[in-house]
Amino acid sequence: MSGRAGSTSDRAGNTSGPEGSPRSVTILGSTGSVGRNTVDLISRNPGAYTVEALTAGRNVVHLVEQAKALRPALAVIADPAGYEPLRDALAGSGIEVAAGPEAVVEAAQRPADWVMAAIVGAAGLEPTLAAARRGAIVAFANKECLVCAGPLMMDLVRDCGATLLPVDSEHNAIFQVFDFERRSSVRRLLLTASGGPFRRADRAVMAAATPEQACAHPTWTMGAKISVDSATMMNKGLEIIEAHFLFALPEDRIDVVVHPQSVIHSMVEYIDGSVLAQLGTPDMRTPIAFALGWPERIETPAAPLDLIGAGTLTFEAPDPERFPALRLARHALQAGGGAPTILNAANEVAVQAFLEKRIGFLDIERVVERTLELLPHSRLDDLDHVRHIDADARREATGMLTRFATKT
Ligand SMILES: NC(=O)C1=CN([C@@H]2O[C@H](COP(=O)(O)OP(=O)(O)OC[C@H]3O[C@@H](n4cnc5c(N)ncnc54)[C@H](OP(=O)(O)O)[C@@H]3O)[C@@H](O)[C@H]2O)C=CC1
Ligand SMILES: CC(=O)[C@@H](O)[C@H](O)COP(=O)(O)O
Ligand SMILES: [Mn+2]
Repeated sequence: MSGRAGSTSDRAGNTSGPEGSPRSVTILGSTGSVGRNTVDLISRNPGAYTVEALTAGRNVVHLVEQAKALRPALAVIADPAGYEPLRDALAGSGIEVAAGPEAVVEAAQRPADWVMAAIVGAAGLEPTLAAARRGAIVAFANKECLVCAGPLMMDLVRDCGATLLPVDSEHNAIFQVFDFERRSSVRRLLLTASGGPFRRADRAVMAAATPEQACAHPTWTMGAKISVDSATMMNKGLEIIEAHFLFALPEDRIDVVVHPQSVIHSMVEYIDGSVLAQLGTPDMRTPIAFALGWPERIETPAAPLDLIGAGTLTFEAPDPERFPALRLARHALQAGGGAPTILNAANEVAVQAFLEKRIGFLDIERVVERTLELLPHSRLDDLDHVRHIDADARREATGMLTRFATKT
């Protein structure tokens, strides 16, 4: 969104990049799945980009490898325990190093034209806001930020003149076909969902699912947290909330259609019955490249879409009985205020516990539902509210983990 909440009409923006002088970039979460794909694209376009900062959570080894290849001015590890190994590995390189969550925020504050927001979870909120606050172009993957602080973040983007380019594949698709000049002509959004690894599984199978099975996504290769979210379909719930804030449409005009081939990345239906879609092979380098080159297009190694090879594209309705996360997310969005913040925080706690085999797969939705029931859906007037609601929800969700674990 260029400078205005829910509007992308100002598509001129900052044009440094592939066609002009090098675009300076910072990657928040460079060691993750989206981060590595971003690094891959930058490495394929030498001369088009200079790297201001790379930040990672805990993976010092991979951060060092990326830093040696891309030569950023600064490399940051969020985990303070990573400071000494990072400093020692980059000694003599001329690359500044730092550690800790505040250093990640400081990295986002440095004057890069373009910032990839690819930290996972609400941990990415403060650095993403720091980039938006100085009016940067923010390539936006970290959907949990918008779920937990949507209205505040969109206001800040507008007030600070930042540009928010959706990288999440569905929202990137919508961004490419949404008529921001004639938004009253938009009837609804159609978010496509793969259905995840348990699309056809019954609840008994899901109850016994292991993290390995839940992370085996049928069409996309992604980090563990979003893979589990896809398996519960909470990912689509988070994406409904993300779309609501990005495109300023009410919840009842954002529909979900299961499309197992992940070829159509999402659609916009207009009042005249036209439905515009963006298609491509499921490769995150396409939406990342859209943002990296924006407003130009750049080449990627993504396999060209072979529709004849794909053969059949199919569509089905999501099953609300087997995937209650969709209902929970819609409910949180309708409730408004801090409810999406609670939903997100409880989900992060539960997914992490599931990945650590402390609760079962179906307990994820139970923890989220129970946390939403227990906590008041208070107002979300400022970032302090977000921090408090997020912390309360994490405490409440964490407190119930043992109880759920004993039930599985
Ligand atoms: N993967 C995908 O294809 C897609 C992802 N997204 C969204 O993009 C975001 C990133 O996803 P993905 O790349 O899969 O996630 P990953 O788990 O693969 O990567 C997460 C990144 O965040 C870093 N990180 C984790 N915790 C912290 C923290 N507390 N402070 C600072 N950095 C931290 C990790 O560092 P380290 O590894 O060093 O610990 C890593 O660099 C998510 O919000 C996801 O929903 C959206 C669409 C598609
Ligand atoms: C690549 C991407 O954007 C993911 O969010 C993906 O859409 C997840 O797949 P699901 O459709 O299974 O949630
Ligand atoms: Mn997505």
